[in-house]
This record gives sequence, C-alpha cells and structure tokens, in this order.
Amino acid sequence: MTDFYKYHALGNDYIVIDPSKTNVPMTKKNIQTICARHLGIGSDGILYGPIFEDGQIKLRIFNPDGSEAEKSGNGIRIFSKYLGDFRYVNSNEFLLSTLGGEVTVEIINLREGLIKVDMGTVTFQSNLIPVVGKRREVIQESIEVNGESLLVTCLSIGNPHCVVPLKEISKEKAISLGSILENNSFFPNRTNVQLMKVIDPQNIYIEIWERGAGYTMASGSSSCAAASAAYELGLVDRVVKVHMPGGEIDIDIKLNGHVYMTGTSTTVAQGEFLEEFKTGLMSDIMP
Ligand SMILES: N[C@H](CCC[C@H](N)C(=O)O)C(=O)O
Repeated sequence: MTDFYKYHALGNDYIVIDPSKTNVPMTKKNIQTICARHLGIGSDGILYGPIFEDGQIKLRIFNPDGSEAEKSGNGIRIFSKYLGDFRYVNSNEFLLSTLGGEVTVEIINLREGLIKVDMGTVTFQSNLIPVVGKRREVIQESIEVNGESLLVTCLSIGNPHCVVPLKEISKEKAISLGSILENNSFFPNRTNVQLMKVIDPQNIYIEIWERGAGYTMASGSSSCAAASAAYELGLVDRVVKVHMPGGEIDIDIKLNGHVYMTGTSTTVAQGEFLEEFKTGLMSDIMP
C-alpha cells in the first residue's frame, strides 16, 4: 500500500499524496507532521492530487508550515512527471489547474523529467500581489530591513514574490533577510523572497527564501519572478538562465507576457506511513 511518493526538482523536494491511493486528511497538523525533516518524511511541501473536477486536473500545493500556496513551479513539474509516470495523462501536453490559475504543461522527456510549463503572466500591480498602500506598480521601492534600506521589485505569478537585486548575495543573507521580508506587514499574504545577482543579460543567480518553507535550494516560481523583475528593470533579455544552489531553470518571457519555465524533475522514492505515525494522521480529522 503506497501512501506517498517523494520527488525533487533541483533539490526542492516534494511529497506527492494522491487521494485515489491514500485517505490521509490534509489538515494543517498532518501537513506539518509529514513535512517535518526529523519527525516525519521531510520535504519542502506536499503536492495533493490529481483531483478530477469540472473536467480539469486539479493540484493543491501545501507548504511545510501548513499554508496552501497558489502556485509552485517546481511542484508543477514534479506533479506533471508523476501524472506521466503513472499514466494519468495520455498526451505530453495538458492543462493543470492550481489555486493560482491554469497552467499549460509539456512533458519534453518523461524519463529525464524534463518539463516545460507556461506559468502564465506576472503582475507588478500592488493590489494583485498583494502589497499594502496606494495602487501602483511595485518597482524598485525602498524597504527598511535590519537597518538596511533595500530596493525591492514585487510581483505575482499566482503567488507573491519580493525580488531584491544586490551586487553580492549569499545563503546567509537570504536567511537573515528572507524571514523578515516574508512576514513584513508590507505583504498581507506574506511573500516569497529572492536575492538576485545579475551575471549578464542571459544569466542571473538567485538565493531563495520561500513563504511557508524557508531557505530552499531551488524554486520555479521564484525563477519566473526574478527573471521577470530583471527584465522589467532592463537588466536581462527575454531568455534567461536562472542559476540556483540546486541547479538551473530556463525562463523565456514571451511577447504576449506569458512566462515559460523549463527544467527537470526527479523521482526519489515511494512509501507507506506505518503504525502509530499513520494512526496519528488518520485521527486528525478535517476541521
Ligand atoms: N512557498 C511557495 C510555494 C512553492 C514555490 C516553489 N517551491 C516553486 O517551485 O515555485 C509559496 O508559498 O508561494
């Protein structure tokens, strides 16, 4: 009896829980318990699906803190590989429905997990990110953090992002600035954070602090967001390679504003929740 499948995308690891194969309720407590690195299976989140509804394939995305995310680029690539691996889809191209909108998926090579996704368009509009204050595009605005004045460019691609262009970035800086920015009152729904170093017009490097997950090795929506912010600032071309500690994602910002993301996804394991761990999950009923 398989309760879960473990995949990763450039080190951003997820657990796939398929409601047709296990009846573990997705309560906040269960999500936190399953994602816990030491007491649970450990992951940067849960991908719950496929949910077949209204003729759509729906995917729900949960962060390790139990919050639900509107979109996850790496999560969408992992879940698309899962759908292909288990023959849920009979074409290499299909639509996936997420809380943050519908995305178009193309499985380029299932065995290698090479997936291209039209992640939709981005918006810099404050009320759509959301960011507090008067309606405006949030581009190169100053925020005070730890006594340091940062210029940030904020946007949504279904989920919220705060991009901080800096000359030098590091994991340590992402951790120290990330958790403060994530929870800053500037962001009513919190935010994902990317420190961004522009290498040249075709390459950027980012360090990531994810909303509800913390420091991660890679992030697909962060790659889309950082490349889009860099393009908006006139720092890169439309085709950009995003470098992260876990590897690279290729971004292509089309003339119609749609952001295409191409990257890998990798299978790790499948497993069963056992004895008291499973009993604990099953006893936590939905609120
Ligand atoms: N933590 C994110 C969701 C996962 C994003 C990331 N793993 C990706 O690949 O896009 C949020 O709350 O918006």
